[in-house]
Amino acid sequence: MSHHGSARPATASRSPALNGRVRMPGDKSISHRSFMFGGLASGETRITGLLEGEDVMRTGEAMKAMGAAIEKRGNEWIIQGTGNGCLLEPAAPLDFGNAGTGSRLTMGLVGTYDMTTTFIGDASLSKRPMGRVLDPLREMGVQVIDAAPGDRMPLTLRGPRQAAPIAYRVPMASAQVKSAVLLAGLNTPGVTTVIEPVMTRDHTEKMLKGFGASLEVETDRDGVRHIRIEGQGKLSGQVIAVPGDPSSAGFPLVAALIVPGSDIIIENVLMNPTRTGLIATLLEMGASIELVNPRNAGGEDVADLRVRSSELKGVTVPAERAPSMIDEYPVLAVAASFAEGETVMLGLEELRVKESDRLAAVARGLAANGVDCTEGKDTLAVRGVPGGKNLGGGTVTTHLDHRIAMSFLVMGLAAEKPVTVDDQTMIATSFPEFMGLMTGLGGKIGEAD
Ligand SMILES: O=C(O)C1=C[C@@H](OP(=O)(O)O)[C@@H](O)[C@H](O)C1
Ligand SMILES: C=C(OP(=O)(O)O)C(=O)O
Repeated sequence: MSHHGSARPATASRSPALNGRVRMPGDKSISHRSFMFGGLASGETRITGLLEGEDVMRTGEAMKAMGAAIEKRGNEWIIQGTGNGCLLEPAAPLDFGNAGTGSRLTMGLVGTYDMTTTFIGDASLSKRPMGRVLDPLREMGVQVIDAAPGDRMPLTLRGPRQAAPIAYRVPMASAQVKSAVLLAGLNTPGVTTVIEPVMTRDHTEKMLKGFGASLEVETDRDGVRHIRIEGQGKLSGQVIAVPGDPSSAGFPLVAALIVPGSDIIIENVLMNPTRTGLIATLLEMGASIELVNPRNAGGEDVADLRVRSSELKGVTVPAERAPSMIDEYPVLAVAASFAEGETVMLGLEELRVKESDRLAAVARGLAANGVDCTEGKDTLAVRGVPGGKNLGGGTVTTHLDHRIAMSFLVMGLAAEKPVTVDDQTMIATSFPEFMGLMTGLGGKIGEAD
């Protein structure tokens, strides 16, 4: 797969009312897991609606390198899995590009195998902390035979001398860490337990059960989840329809709210309650978001959203809500820039270890575009300007972060002056359709000159 050569800036400018219908591409979290679990299961898995973003394609390449057969026929992805316990040692380092999810979940998946696996990634991924996954894997006996300082990639794992199941309390709100431990448990004899004090997205639990893993979840009196998985069971191929990505939906959603006169429909949005914090917050801010045709598809709630431009008001977003909207804070900060009064976001410590330090990147981008904001250690306060008067005119440094790029392009659609981002190439990691979809609604976004 190609590495990105040079940065391509893009500019968004104040746009007429957005109108029309857009359909969301597949959810990134579910797409990664579909390739992984399908590649691991016995027999055939068929996937429709898969997100064909670069991050997910890297996961597909990794599964192929370990013995899965993956091909696209028509609009279906067809996988012949290896069978649980039967992954093969890859001949070359696994290159996960920009993807935290792909790399961290795969470390769990392969760590307990009796083989040597090397993980590499781009400049952004190579800065991100991997100790959060390596620590529990070490407890399970996995050998980290090489890693860059601070437990970073490139790193090399070798299987345990003796594998041991563990009970692990996840110390930060992270679905990636939870998932890595559960996946390591898949290939470990006995019962591996993950204790999750704060619930994060539950796609791993739901999907592993769907593939036939023996997994149970119990929530105790204090709301703490205990997830138990029995190792070395059989997984069977499944038919999966991937619902649309609510994190991607956040971009047209906020755009329609802040561009006056807009009225759009966003089709096929996953409404799993571990993912809907942005919608809850925007509703509290006074957003007009209507759920049209709510339905269940493949065990997940899905709906279409009708969104009309709205006069937003600042709110305080509680820390407990962070896991259900962790990737949506950059675009929420943009919505807050057009709201009346102050929006205060709490409990943002995890934003510092995403594709960029998102808290710093958002605060700098807002400041560069005339938005009054305060960055705290794990908080952000934004004082908005309804109508966007005097906002914009700045260039935003994206630091290889797709969500920073998309969020500030959305800002440019409603700000008085255009907003430029220094690079748009990373958008293809999670939402390759973004530019076409936004311009199709009437948004003025193009190459910067
Ligand atoms: O499990 C997943 O699919 C994801 C978990 C989250 O990361 P953390 O586990 O680091 O919070 C999220 O930010 C990421 O985009 C996808
Ligand atoms: C944090 C993200 O992804 P990842 O951790 O998979 O790189 C994201 O998509 O916003």
